[in-house]
Amino acid sequence: MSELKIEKVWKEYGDQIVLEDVSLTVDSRAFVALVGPSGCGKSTFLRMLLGQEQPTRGTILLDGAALPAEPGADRGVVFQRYSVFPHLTALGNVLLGKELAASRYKARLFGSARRNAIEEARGLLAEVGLAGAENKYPAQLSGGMQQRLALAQALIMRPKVLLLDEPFGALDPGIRAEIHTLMKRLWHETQMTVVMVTHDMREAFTLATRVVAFERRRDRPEEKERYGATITKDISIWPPRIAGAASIFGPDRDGPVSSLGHRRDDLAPSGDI
Ligand SMILES: Nc1ncnc2c1ncn2[C@@H]1O[C@H](COP(=O)(O)OP(=O)(O)OP(=O)(O)O)[C@@H](O)[C@H]1O
Repeated sequence: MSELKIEKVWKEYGDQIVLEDVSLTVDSRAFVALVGPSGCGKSTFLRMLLGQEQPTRGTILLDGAALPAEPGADRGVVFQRYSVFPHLTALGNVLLGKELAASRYKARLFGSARRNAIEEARGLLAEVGLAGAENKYPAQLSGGMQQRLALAQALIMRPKVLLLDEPFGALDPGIRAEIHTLMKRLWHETQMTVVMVTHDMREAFTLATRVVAFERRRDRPEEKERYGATITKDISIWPPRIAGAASIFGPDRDGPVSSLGHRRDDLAPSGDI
């Protein structure tokens, strides 16, 4: 389970109202894309889901419990840049979360725990297409490889919720298409719920189960600070994409298993998508 419930959330910075009265329920294992004009508060909203920012008013629940007031292992995050640490190798970057979880100050694992973590990290690097790059530093990797690394780094903690802030925005179109395929596979194969901010509508409609648009309802320049953005559109993708289930579109456009790609009865009914 990894359901997010956002209830009547407001966010203000001083006199500026950034978000007003935002309510949204994100089903477990959904993939929600957040879109909207620049500066409307999408990243702020994502940072609140991460626990880096607190709502001024309202509540955010993860599986019915109030979200802790700081980032935690149940929420992974990938930003457009700078998600990985430049002074650590690819393997070191993926291991770091485990090491910090084991010992917050020394950030080291020992003995069999370390061996197991290394094996898991190598497996994940292979999963994201980085086998052989374990000992490279981020500066030695292309932009696409760094974002794959950032995904592996987030995934090793098996987050309930993966938060993506324009993670593929800086990549060339070809590389971006490749990483979209990877992202879809990871979403199908893991249990996580994904919330992704993107400027790219095509990306939103390619990956998400649901596209949610933020906008200011009143946008007169003199009122910019007084009215925040809220959800103005909420579009469920049709035909529905369901984590772990093949698409009714063939061949294998969305689904994880091509041989199941054409059957309508593969689609289990699910929540509000
Ligand atoms: N820590 C902060 N302190 C003060 N104001 C902030 C802070 N963080 C964000 N803001 C303001 O909140 C508004 C929304 O910013 P945010 O980055 O969330 O928008 P966005 O929709 O993600 O924009 P973009 O699409 O351009 O990345 C902006 O006016 C920004 O200046």
